[in-house]
Amino acid sequence: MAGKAHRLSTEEREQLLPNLRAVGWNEVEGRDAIFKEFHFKDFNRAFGFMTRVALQAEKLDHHPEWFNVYNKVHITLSTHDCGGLSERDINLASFIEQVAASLS
Ligand SMILES: C[C@H](O)[C@H](O)[C@H]1CNC2=NC(N)=NC(=O)C2=N1
Repeated sequence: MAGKAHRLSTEEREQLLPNLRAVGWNEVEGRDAIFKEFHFKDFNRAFGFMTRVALQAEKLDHHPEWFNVYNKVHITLSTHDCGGLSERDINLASFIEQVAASLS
């Protein structure tokens, strides 16, 4: 893996988080992580989405915490290696948004 992740600074957060907030990602209370809930038409769409995200996560060696029931997928992103939000979470969130957009 390329380099060690560092927790985002206040300045980096001010720059990066508003874009994600605007598309429904929120900061988790009591934990340095972001969360979003996705809804799809059916399980097939939800699982197709998860499959694409999973393959990219493996490629990036950065994995989501997620929960799926039928057409809903709840995703929490945080970087365990640094105990909080890093650029890796921002990058994965951006990829997730692209996949979701391409499926809706
Ligand atoms: C050993 C391995 O590279 C690490 O455990 C990777 C794997 N996937 C990961 N995923 C997430 N979300 N955070 C990490 O710190 C992380 N670290």
